[in-house]
Amino acid sequence: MLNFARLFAVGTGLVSDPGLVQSVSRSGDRTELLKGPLFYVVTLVAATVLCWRDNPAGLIAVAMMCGGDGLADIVGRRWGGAKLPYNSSKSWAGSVAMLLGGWGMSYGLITLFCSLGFFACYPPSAMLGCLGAVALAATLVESLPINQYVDDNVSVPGVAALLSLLLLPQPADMVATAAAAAASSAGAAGLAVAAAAATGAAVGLAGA
Ligand SMILES: C/C(=C\COP(=O)(O)O)CCC[C@H](C)CCC[C@H](C)CCCC(C)C
Ligand SMILES: Nc1ccn([C@@H]2O[C@H](COP(=O)(O)OP(=O)(O)O)[C@@H](O)[C@H]2O)c(=O)n1
Repeated sequence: MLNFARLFAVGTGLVSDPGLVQSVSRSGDRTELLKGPLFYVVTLVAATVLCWRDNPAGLIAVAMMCGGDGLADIVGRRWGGAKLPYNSSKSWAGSVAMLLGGWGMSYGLITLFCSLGFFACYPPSAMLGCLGAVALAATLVESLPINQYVDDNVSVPGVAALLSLLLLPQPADMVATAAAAAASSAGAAGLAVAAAAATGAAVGLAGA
């Protein structure tokens, strides 16, 4: 909440903090703090307040935004020569990084929180498949040229959280057999879809 207040105060000009503007914005324009960075912090606060460590949807949303979108930016800027056919400002490399980074970070966070006993543990293979499907959906949303309408620090975690609530059995009504069955079927489908996407991305990279 403090970061929200800080970004809002500096972004609106209520407070002057050239160092913060320089460190957080790309353009050096203070109003940029009211876009991506502010939405980034709002998402972190929302995930914490709404999900805390009880519902994996919050963790997955944060993982897709920080581990996925964040890695896409780094990798895409450096190795993003092969652009996406439907969005020339995004690249295959950035999207593959987003898929793998979001998938890996969400799996790691869920495994950690499960081992700490914060919520029930899902069958690993089923969870990997479900998270793969969520990461793929988040990657597709991130790749779309819609940033002028909705910031990807809202669209990416929003889609990830929504899909997580649909695919992952909720801790409150976790019934082992039903959950395992639901998760494994979704997991298998998710793995297949994610593998197809990774193959497509590799073909795209090879073709470039
Ligand atoms: C620069 C930031 C976002 C850029 O957005 P985009 O337009 O490039 O997509 C983030 C701004 C960060 C903020 C000033 C401070 C946030 C600190 C945070 C509470 C620390 C925990 C983060 C962790 C990864 C959960
Ligand atoms: N899928 C992606 C995402 C980002 N990128 C690169 O990263 C830069 C920043 O991406 P972005 O505009 O989505 O930045 P954020 O607001 O998500 O941080 C883009 O201009 C691309 O150079 C990419 O190549 N492929």
